[in-house]
Amino acid sequence: MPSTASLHGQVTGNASTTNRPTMHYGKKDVFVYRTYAKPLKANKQIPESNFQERKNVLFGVDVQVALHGQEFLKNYTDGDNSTCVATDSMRNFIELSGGKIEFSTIDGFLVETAKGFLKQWPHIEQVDLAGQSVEFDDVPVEKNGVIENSGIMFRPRKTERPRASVSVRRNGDNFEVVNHVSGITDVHLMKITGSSFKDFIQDEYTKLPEKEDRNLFIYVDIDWTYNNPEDGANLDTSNYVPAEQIRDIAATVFHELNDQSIQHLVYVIGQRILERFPQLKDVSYYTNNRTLSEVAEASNGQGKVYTEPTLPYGFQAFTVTRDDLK
Ligand SMILES: O=c1[nH]c(=O)c2[nH]c(=O)[nH]c2[nH]1
Repeated sequence: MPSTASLHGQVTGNASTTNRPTMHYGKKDVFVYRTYAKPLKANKQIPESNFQERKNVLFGVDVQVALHGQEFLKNYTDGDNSTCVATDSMRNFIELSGGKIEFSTIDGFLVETAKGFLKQWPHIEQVDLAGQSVEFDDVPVEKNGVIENSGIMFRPRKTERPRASVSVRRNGDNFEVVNHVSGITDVHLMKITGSSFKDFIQDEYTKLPEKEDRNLFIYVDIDWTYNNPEDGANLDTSNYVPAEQIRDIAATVFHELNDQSIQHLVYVIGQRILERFPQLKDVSYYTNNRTLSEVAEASNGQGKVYTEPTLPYGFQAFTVTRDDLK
């Protein structure tokens, strides 16, 4: 089984270079902040999005690394550290890589950094890297009587963080990208009308009332893979799909669709994404249902009062593939 740099920013699995189910080690939460990284431009305009460019004036990424290779076995079995790359060195390598590579995406940064590891330490067989963006918004300020984005001052954003995970393996003298997933985490969308949930199984366990119209509040993680992993994992981004356009498709479809459930909604969003971007192979979701609990009708009849939903929350996980377009 090839190793998988899995979704949700976790690096797991094992390289096929060993029969042992698990042997890898590394470092997590290596933060790299790079100013004036290369801007990322949209390769095409789509009806659902006005995204043109990610300026990357301040690019932040939270990286996790794991190394694989038979040469690390003696670190465990013999207490022999002669092949051990200290996890502190891994951290330093990743941080310095932020200044050596001219990247515009997390994916490109991770792939080039992974190749750098394989070059620097020839006994490493495979490198898994996962990164989640640390997002900043340019802060509007007054400049000569008008409100404009500062350009040099930013405020952190906690949701809607693009992410990527890659595994790069040594193959003779070459480095091969054996796994690549791009994504965006924590897209939080709340629609106050135009969603229903009814006709589900009614039996002695059913307490939930059927709703012809409900508010629907979802936390969504979306991940996608490319038909040709090079398209997403290259420093050349001419076939790259920006996470912002995926996010905007999700919002537009959610707005338009009279959805019957979260399951129905994510299916239609996935179809739209695959229609817009033929270079993508599939789209996967992890959704969390945060639909607000209804407290009362407003006394003027125009509106409702809600409060936070109570635990536990429902979730859905689903992959839409090209077969779903037929
Ligand atoms: O969109 C939904 N899907 C479900 O499967 C479900 N189950 C539930 O209690 N509420 C909802 N909402």
